[in-house]
Amino acid sequence: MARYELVKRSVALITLTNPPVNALSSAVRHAMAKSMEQALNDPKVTAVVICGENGRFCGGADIREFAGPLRGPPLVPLLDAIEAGEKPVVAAIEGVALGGGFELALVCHYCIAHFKVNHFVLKIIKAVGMSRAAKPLSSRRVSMLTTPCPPDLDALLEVVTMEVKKKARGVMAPLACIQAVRAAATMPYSKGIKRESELMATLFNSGQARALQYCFFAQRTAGKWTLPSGAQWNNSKPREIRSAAIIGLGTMGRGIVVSLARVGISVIAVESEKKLLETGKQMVIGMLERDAKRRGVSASLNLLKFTLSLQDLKDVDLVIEAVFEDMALKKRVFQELSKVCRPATLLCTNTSGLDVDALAGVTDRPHLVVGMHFFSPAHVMKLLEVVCGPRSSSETIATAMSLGKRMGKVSVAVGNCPGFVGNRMLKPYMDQATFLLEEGATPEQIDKALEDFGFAMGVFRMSDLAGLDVGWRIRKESGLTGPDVDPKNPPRRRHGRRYCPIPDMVCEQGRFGQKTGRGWYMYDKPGGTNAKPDPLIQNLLEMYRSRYAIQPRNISDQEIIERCLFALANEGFRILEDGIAARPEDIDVIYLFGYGFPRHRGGPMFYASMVGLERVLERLEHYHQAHPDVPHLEPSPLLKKLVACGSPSVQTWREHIKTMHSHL
Ligand SMILES: CCCCCCCCCCCCC/C=C/C(=O)SCCNC(=O)CCNC(=O)[C@H](O)C(C)(C)COP(=O)(O)OP(=O)(O)OC[C@H]1O[C@@H](n2cnc3c(N)ncnc32)[C@H](O)[C@@H]1OP(=O)(O)O
Repeated sequence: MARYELVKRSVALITLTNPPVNALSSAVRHAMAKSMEQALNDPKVTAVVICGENGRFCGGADIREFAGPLRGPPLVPLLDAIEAGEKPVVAAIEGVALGGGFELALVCHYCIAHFKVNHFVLKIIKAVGMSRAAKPLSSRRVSMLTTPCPPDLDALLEVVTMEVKKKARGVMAPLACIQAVRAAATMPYSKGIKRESELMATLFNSGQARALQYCFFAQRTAGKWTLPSGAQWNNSKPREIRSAAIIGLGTMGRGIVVSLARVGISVIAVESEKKLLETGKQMVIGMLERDAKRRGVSASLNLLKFTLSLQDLKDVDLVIEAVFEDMALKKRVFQELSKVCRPATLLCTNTSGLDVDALAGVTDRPHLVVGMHFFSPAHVMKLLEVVCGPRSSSETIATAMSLGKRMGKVSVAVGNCPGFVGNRMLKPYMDQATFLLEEGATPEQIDKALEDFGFAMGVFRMSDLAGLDVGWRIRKESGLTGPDVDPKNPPRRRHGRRYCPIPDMVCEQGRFGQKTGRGWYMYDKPGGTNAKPDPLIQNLLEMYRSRYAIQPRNISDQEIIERCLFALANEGFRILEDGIAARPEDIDVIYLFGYGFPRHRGGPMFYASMVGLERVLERLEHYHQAHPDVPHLEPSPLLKKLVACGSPSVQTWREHIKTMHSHL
């Protein structure tokens, strides 16, 4: 946990040895305390060097230990002892020094960054010896330093506080940091540290801390996919991908090209018409150049090729189809790819919800077909849903997951069903929002409740940004609205269920969101982003309610949150039952990285567990009783089962899921 060596008979070298990141676990703290004591008591030792094994100084406190009671020696007295010691201590920092690891570096009397210790220890000793001769150790103790306090500190912190409140709505830690900075600037060291400890204790015991710790591990768990066959992340070898092709240079295709090229993969981009190809090409080049400028590297334009011919794809390792969301069109593309590409080429689809297996079925290689569902804009959004069809091979899945990781994405393996995980859950969430409109709420009230909860954007502002016409087209194609609807069908029901036609009415007025300057809100101009409540929407809602004799009622923020988020989580439980997601962590990661779910709430499934599953069940039963024609409000069997089992912690739900036909 910490190795102690005497170098050149006078320098104690203490190496943290707690792979993978040398976190300060109780065992490490214990070993460090012992080593420091040994070094300070050994008269031969004139200086101490602390470093970390395997190129990493220290990743901070061991987050895994936060869940239980504090064991082993506490960190702060250990740090105090290092700082107050009479022998110079050097932090030789390689790689990361985070959290408690950074504090450890700060209390050392000297810090040397980017050093391979084992190689440079003599130089360090020499440097320390020289500094020591020049300066007494007391001047090297951070606690003795005075912190400059700007005269306008209050005004400065006020501005920062406002900014933080806007950017990190409802998040406690950044505000506590500001208070800690104030303490550092205005109090003597001992009082400032005490204040910081108080702030830390408040945060440490908060639900937000638990949620953030959960998110950290959930993100890392999500990459560890498994299949019912026993194939999994650590026994399936991915193929190396050197070249790829993207079909379709719309918004999604362009983002995917950029994501691939900037990690060094050669990309052939295909469009069906010259004009579209030229426009796409210019956009991609512009995006890559801006991206490279921001990162201070040269744009990898030499990796790109643009073509109108699928024949050019015959030698690529992998193809990602990103054409219009139309099954017939996609099938034609996949049939064509089967003929053109060499037999070993992987064929991937960026569909956001269509049947991946149906596409696999039209190819000559269903085992090499997999969904790679990127989120828009694909070069910015971190989430990638890897959709495993029933015939996708483990090598194919491993390759898609590993390619996602290489592109800097958080990849989550999901099963094949309409909408997969993310978009399938979105439907009940958005349905509740529109039902609440019918019942008396306004778009701005619903959005404010969701934004106060922590979402960067409420559901209506988000829909305006994404464009309302996409959903409208899908509803028309599936016969929910438009000329195909039987005129005898009651206007607010479809297939025996409640249906809200307000989104269709908004689209019928040509209001498609930001791009048309009008949607659920009004904007200064087409493409504008400043959303203002629109009296026309208010009129539309009033007319609608009077047409259907709906008596509007006051709806509380609590009801908005409960109906939208409990319906969302309820669908998550069904997804777990259906074996479309392997674990609640996967669902939460999808919502954190793909849908802006506030991180300090942990994700929809973790949030449900924090609220209490019993309470979620009780509220869903209540709302379902009030709205029996909304099946999404009917509590899922898994939720009921978990409550019956005493509401176990989210990390153990998997043990309670007995899925006959798991996709994962
Ligand atoms: C008055 C007080 C009252 C309360 C008293 C409580 C006392 C508790 C102790 C007091 C602590 C004092 C204050 C200090 C606080 C902290 O230090 S909090 C922790 C701060 N550190 C971090 O947040 C770092 C988190 N880690 C990372 O950002 C990254 O992991 C990395 C270090 C940059 C490495 O990244 P990468 O190379 O991409 O690898 P990963 O895949 O992310 O990680 C590899 C595996 O390592 C595990 N891991 C990483 N960091 C930690 C950690 N700090 N603790 C435990 N485990 C860690 C990670 O889960 C991966 O594991 P596997 O998935 O199993 O491989």
